[in-house]
This record gives sequence, C-alpha cells and structure tokens, in this order.
Amino acid sequence: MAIYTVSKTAPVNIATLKYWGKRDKNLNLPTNSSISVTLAQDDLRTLTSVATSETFSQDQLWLNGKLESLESERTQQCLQDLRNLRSKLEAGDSSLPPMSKWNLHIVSENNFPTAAGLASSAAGFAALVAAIAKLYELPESASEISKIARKGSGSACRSLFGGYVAWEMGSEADGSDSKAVEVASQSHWPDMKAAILVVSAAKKDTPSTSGMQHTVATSDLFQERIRNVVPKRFEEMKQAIQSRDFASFAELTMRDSNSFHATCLDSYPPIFYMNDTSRQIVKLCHQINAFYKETIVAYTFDAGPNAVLYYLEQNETKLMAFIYQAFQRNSGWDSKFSAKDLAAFEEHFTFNVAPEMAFDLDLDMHKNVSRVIFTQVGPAPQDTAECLIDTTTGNPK
Ligand SMILES: Nc1ncnc2c1ncn2[C@@H]1O[C@H](COP(=O)(O)OP(=O)(O)OP(=O)(O)O)[C@@H](O)[C@H]1O
Ligand SMILES: C[C@@](O)(CCOP(=O)(O)OP(=O)(O)O)CC(=O)O
Repeated sequence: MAIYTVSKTAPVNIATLKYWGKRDKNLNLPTNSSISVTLAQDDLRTLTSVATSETFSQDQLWLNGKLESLESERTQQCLQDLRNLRSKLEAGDSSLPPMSKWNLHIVSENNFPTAAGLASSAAGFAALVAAIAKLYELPESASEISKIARKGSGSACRSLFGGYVAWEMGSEADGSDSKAVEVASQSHWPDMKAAILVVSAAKKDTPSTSGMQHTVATSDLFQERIRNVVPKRFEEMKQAIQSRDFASFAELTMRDSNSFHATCLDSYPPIFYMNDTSRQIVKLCHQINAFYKETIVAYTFDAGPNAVLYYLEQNETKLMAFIYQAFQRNSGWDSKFSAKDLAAFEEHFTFNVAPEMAFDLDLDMHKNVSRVIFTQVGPAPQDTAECLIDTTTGNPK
C-alpha cells in the first residue's frame, strides 16, 4: 500500500512587539497585534516529516526521538482543520487519494532545546502545519495556513513567513481574521542579525500560556499596554521596518520588551522571566549605545531569561568588540566567526573602546550564560530532501 511522505523545515521567530494575552484561549486569539523577525534555519529550525497511508492504525508523533502524545486540544485542532481542507479538495476531485480519512505519522526534530524560551513551539507547530498542508496539496495561502498554526501556538502563525512579520489580531469571534502577514521580505532588510545569549536552556518556570492568562486576569498595567501602548507601537514598528530605520526599530523593540516584562511584574503574584544576568545584559546594551552615541543594538526577552540582541551587519565589529570581550569564554563563536574576525573584535576593543570606556565591563557575566548563537533574518518554511521517516515502513528512521 502506498505511503505518502513530505518533509519541511520551519524557522523560529523572535517578537519585537510581543504577543502577551489571549481574548480567546481555545482559538488562541490575542489581545494585541504583534511583530517578529523570522530567523535563519541554518542555526535554529524544526525539521518535520509527515507520512500518511491507508495502513496506519493511529495518528502518532515522535518528537526529538520520543513518542509524544497527540492528545492535546491544540494539536487536535490543527489536525482537524487540515483534514477539513483536504476533505473539501477530495470532494471536488475524486482522483485524489482520500488522505483526509487516513492516519498520520509525524516525526519532528528541533535542533535546539525544546521549551526553553527559544520559541520551539513556534517552529514546531509551523513545521507540522506546513508539512501536512504540503502533503495534502492544499492551495491555501500562507496567511490562511497561519490561522491553523495559530491554534497550535499563537506565535507559530508568524513562523509561516520569512523576513519581518505581523500577526494581525483581528476582531472576529471565530478568529477568521487573526492571521500572519508579511511586513517586509527578508531581502528588503537582509542585513539584520541576531545574537542569542542563552542564559538558561532549562525548561522555564511559568509556561507562556498560563503566564499570559495570569497577567490578563491580574495586571492593571496590562490594560494600559493593550489599549494605549501597543496599537500605536504596532504602526510605528511597521513604519521603522519599511523604512529600514534601525534606531527607531531598536528603541521600539527594547521599549516593548520592557513593557511586556513590566506587565509580568505587575501580575499578582508577579511572574519573573528575566533574571539578574538578563538585567545586566539590558544595562550593557544601553551602555554600548551610549558609548557609540548611536543605537546599534536592541535587546528583547521572551518568556525566559535568554537575551536576543538585534543589530545590523555593518555594526558587527563595533558591537562584538563588547560582546566578545564579555562572552568569549562561552561556546558558539568559532562556528560563526573566523580567527581574523575574532582578532578584529579584540583589536577594536583594545584600541577604540578601552581607552574611552567610562564603565567597567563585568567579566563574570559569562558564568551565567551557557552559549551564544549567532544568526540573522531568514526565510519562510522550506522544502527539504532530508526525511526522518523510513518511506518503506512509514516509521521513524
Ligand atoms: N517540533 C515540534 N513539533 C510539535 N510540537 C512541538 C515541537 N517542538 C515543540 N513543540 C511543542 O511546544 C512545546 C514547548 O512550547 P513552550 O511554549 O513551552 O516553549 P517554547 O516554545 O520553547 O517557549 P516560548 O514559546 O515561550 O518562547 C513542547 O512541549 C511541544 O508540545
Ligand atoms: C513571550 C512570547 O514569546 C509569547 C509567546 O507565546 P506562545 O506563542 O508560546 O503562547 P501560546 O499561544 O499559548 O502557545 C511573545 C511572542 O512570541 O510574541
């Protein structure tokens, strides 16, 4: 009996205007629109292979080599929506194999820690939905498909696009207008880079879903954020991206990270995602921008202590003069930079920074950082020849 197989990779996205709060928990409808940058898949990606056949006896998911439950309401909703679309297609074309009635085998691998605040659920659900949509040969646009990924994990809808992405919150009760759209392509602003300082790769304390429910229910500041702060910032950030205005983009990004974490602190009891090391990194970024009298770096933090720093390629040496000095003992440098690059960072620090520097760099900061990941803006989910499923048995390789 035929086994049909498809594989896809999907990216991580890191929000520059944060999604925090749901107006509908079941449909994952947000209380505000958000914006993110999609990151390159060479460094952080989910690879998902899906197979379907009349012979499979049940839906099954293997995540990072382990059989996982597919029971969660969110995954079930994604599978149901995809099957409904496939079923419509089959109704109009009797030559199509009736895949909507068959079970699925899903095998997925993240090349980075799962559930550690590195947006694994975003890449994970984007890859799952994109792979099944391809297997089913669905003609729907990426925005339409993003509505399905959104039900898996809100931020996953933004991982259906490359470059710079908005998730428009929409206003319909059924979520039909709550979808991801492209703000600008990767090629519009290709020199955006990101350095991720992994402060903790451990599973986080308060999962995003319960954290945001708690904030919605208890924070007064949250109301101010969604009513008066984010709507204006959403327009300003789109404008900054469209005009490639890094200084504005960076300030809006940092302010929004601070605003989101302020609502966490304003929740009762409070939620703490950032830790002392995160705060030291915030301070360092402001010191770097003040040193150069120009905004060359932006920090942002998700639901965990890890820092994501956005900067432009042309400012790499200026920024890395500081970052290499502080974090050179952490792993991650050699795979991205040549010995010549690293020497240039060191030299820039010694000759341009050190003589003028008005503050002390805390050389112990690296002790609380496990590794540094260097990456940049990247494309939408990709087709791949790599397959995690044995095409003769339909089981993981
Ligand atoms: N490749 C994948 N395929 C399917 N589901 C996945 C995949 N990777 C992660 N997930 C789901 O996402 C969950 C982790 O999501 P969670 O929101 O807790 O962490 P995170 O995405 O790393 O953090 P955050 O979204 O707050 O940045 C996993 O437990 C799993 O259910
Ligand atoms: C802080 C954030 O990263 C929160 C992401 O939350 P999730 O998308 O993980 O939440 P669920 O919809 O409940 O799955 C901000 C963001 O990515 O916009």
